[in-house]
Amino acid sequence: MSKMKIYELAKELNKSSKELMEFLAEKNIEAKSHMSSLEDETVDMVKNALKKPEKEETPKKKNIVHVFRPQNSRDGGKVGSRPGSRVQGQRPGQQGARPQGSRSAARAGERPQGSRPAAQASERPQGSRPAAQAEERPQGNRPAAQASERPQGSRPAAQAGERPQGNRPAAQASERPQGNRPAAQTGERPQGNRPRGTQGDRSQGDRPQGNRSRGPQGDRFQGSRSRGSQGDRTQGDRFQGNRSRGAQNDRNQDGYRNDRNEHKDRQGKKNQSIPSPVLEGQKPQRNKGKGKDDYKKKDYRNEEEERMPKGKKQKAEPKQQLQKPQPKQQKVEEEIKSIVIPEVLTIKDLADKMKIVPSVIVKKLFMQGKIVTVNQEIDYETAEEIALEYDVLCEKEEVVDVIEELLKEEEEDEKKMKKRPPVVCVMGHVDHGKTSLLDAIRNTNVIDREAGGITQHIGASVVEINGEKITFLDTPGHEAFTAMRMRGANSTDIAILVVAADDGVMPQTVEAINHAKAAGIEIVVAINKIDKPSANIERVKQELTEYELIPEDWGGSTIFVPVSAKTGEGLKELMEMILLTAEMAELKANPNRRARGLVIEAELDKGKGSVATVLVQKGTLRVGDAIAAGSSFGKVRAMMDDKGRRVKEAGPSMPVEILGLNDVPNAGEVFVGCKNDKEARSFAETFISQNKAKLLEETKSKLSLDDLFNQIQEGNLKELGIVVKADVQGSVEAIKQSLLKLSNDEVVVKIIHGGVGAINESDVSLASASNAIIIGFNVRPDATAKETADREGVDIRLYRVIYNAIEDVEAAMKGMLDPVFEEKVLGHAEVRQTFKASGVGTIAGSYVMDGTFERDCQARVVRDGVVIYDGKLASLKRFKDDVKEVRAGYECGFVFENYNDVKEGDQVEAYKMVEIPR
Ligand SMILES: Nc1nc2c(ncn2[C@@H]2O[C@H](COP(=O)(O)OP(=O)(O)OP(=O)(O)O)[C@@H](O)[C@H]2O)c(=O)[nH]1
Repeated sequence: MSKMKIYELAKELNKSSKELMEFLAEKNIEAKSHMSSLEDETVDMVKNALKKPEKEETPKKKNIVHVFRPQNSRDGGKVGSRPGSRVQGQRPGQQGARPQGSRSAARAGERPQGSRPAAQASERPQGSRPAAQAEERPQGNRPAAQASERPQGSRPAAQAGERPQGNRPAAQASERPQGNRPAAQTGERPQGNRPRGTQGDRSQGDRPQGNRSRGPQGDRFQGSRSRGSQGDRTQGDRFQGNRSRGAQNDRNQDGYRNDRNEHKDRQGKKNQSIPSPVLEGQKPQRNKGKGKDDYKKKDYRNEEEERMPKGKKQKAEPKQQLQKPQPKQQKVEEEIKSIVIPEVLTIKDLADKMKIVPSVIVKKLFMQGKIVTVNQEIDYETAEEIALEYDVLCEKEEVVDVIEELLKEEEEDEKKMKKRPPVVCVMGHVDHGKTSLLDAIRNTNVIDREAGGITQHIGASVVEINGEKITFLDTPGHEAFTAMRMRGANSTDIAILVVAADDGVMPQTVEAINHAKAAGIEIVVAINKIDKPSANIERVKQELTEYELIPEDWGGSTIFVPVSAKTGEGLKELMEMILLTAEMAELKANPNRRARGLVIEAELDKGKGSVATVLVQKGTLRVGDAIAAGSSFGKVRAMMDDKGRRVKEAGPSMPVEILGLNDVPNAGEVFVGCKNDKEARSFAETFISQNKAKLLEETKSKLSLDDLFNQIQEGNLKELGIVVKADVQGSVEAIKQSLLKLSNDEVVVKIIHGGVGAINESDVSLASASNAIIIGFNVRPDATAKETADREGVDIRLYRVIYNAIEDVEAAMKGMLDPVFEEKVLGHAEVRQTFKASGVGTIAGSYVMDGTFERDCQARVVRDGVVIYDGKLASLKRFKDDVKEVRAGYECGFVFENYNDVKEGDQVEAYKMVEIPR
């Protein structure tokens, strides 16, 4: 007689495999999974044990309450001390759904057990429980695989929080926001004050920056650079605290002083070198911050004494006198500004924020050898550097993803959750039989006797086995993961990894594994084509171990099912395994709420309009519901299931085709049920406007007179669009005519619009849409126009003299007409000997190796591959005579203009700039 498997016995006893495994685990009987076989004696024992208490079921439940309460008081410390483990230890499949992150550790520990449902309580880690109690458990849901990973009772409490949860992928486990626990709880400095709330990686790295300047900017600079991820708290902790305060207290001297003081303390000796007046004044404030009242009082006393300089404290007087110039210090403080800037901005934007003229920055950068225009975009770091030079601190603008905010959801009440079918996708290497397998599953299991039961393609299908449903997505696995995860939502619960038994693990198999792992979903391996003579199941198993997919019979926890899509062998077992995996994962959703899910497919049908297949993930979608999906919205006019039958409602995990959306949504978009049409419309509108803004941001090509020439050079501009606004019609005409005359062969000046009156928003929109500039003569833009122009990057030029306007445009356009020069290399020479001549400098006796050296040409001296001089050749001699040129193969003497450091062995390259004919 073949040995009985756990799930078979569970079935017989009308229990779930999970329960049975729990039971076995408590009895110290090793059972790796529901697939494990049991000895006959064990089977008998289990049958005896589990049949008997059936009658006692009611008292048993009561027992739990009685047992757990005393346990709480007895082991309360244990349970309470590791709330993390308790919360996590149970229900591997649900962690993501439960509001653990928001629950504080302390609260979790304190929560009276009595308030929890008995069922939940029973799922507690077994490690600390005596076996006798375990029997009283109504639901031993823990998978055997997990149980075996962890010897009972041996797990140290401290590790509890870190325990990986069975098969749960790290991705999900890491969702638990441990790292995000507020610093306040852990006794860290108050980081909450920090504008962006994140910091970290800059520990030592920031230090020099702070030290670089002893003035306020130095510290403040750090404050402004508070970015990076939280967590890396080394020395950074203190610094971060400082920095946060530094940044926070642009308007607050106290913080600044504290900052300085702490900084100073750390620097030790440097204390003395820092001017004492400022520091003296700061001390009390730091102490104040630390709550050391005695210090505080002392310092206040000092302050009073300072005002009335008499008595014994005279010794301190010199210092205190130095303290006096406090108002001056405040003045410095006031000068320091703080601005909030985005990741990328133009010089002009930066200048505007800093309230300085853009040309000042341009000039400054020019002096540093950087040629920029006011409309040139710079990144945050560069902007910060520039701003710092003007004593302006920068904060990075926090970008709020409005759509993400819109889609955010509150955690749901566990009690309202009900079991839902698993959503499964099939993935694997090409030709390993994904399609065949799906078809075979559908054909064998979709025994639809109802009318209209023709399976139609809606991108997903529902299969029923043993009275339980499984939803299959047709989308190839990895696409389902990537596209459907666009908005951070996972579409699938389980992936069937199809591997052909005759082919083994192939590149796409590995890809599929990685996708599934990244998405954090369970993998069930289907070894397909076992009907083939060349099939080698063991080899597939062996190969997959490399990817941490270890079969249960080899001591792992991955389910492997040998199947044949051709003969149908093993398909039923595969289905059962999927159901078992789903059972373990305890997939639940609240059906009694507004629907929410994902768009699987969508298309425009000539007759029906927008047709979208959606997968309901939460709630129930009903005909007549208002919904929004991305940029489309509408009312559900009709719904069809995967068999083409009209349905009135669709619950969690059900795929349906819906009609009624006003537009075709993108696959992978989240759909949400809305209160009414208005809400749905506003959702879609927000979506559209956000996307538009994003698109605009990405594609915006700003045109201004400053970069007109560049644009023309890059071939981006063939037409210069101008909107002219003036105070009187006469001026409009005059400007128009003059500007039109500026057209040349390369660029045509086109007056898009001309009118009288202030520059308004519509002028700006027009200019923005047609990439034009606006010229205003004796008029100004109104507030909205200015705002829009700033936002859209439209260049508005205001003039009081017509001639200036024309001159500016002409100058900008003339830029492109300037001759273009190119460097032309004339020849190379090697320095063989050097001579010093008084009044002349160093003469480099050289040998021309190739080309020709000309008098007055440019020359660069290269030593060890590095250009050490680039300038003019002051004199070219052969023997003692000045010559016009020296050709290759001749010796000559060079004198470089203002450069005498030439050495033997240096290479000299002669070149000149030649005009390229246009
Ligand atoms: N002998 C045998 N052949 C099979 C089995 N399953 C699939 N095949 C054959 O393998 C080939 C590929 O099957 P498909 O279902 O198209 O494979 P696929 O993975 O969906 O392929 P792509 O869609 O191209 O990625 C077909 O010729 C099938 O008839 C099986 O169990 N046994």
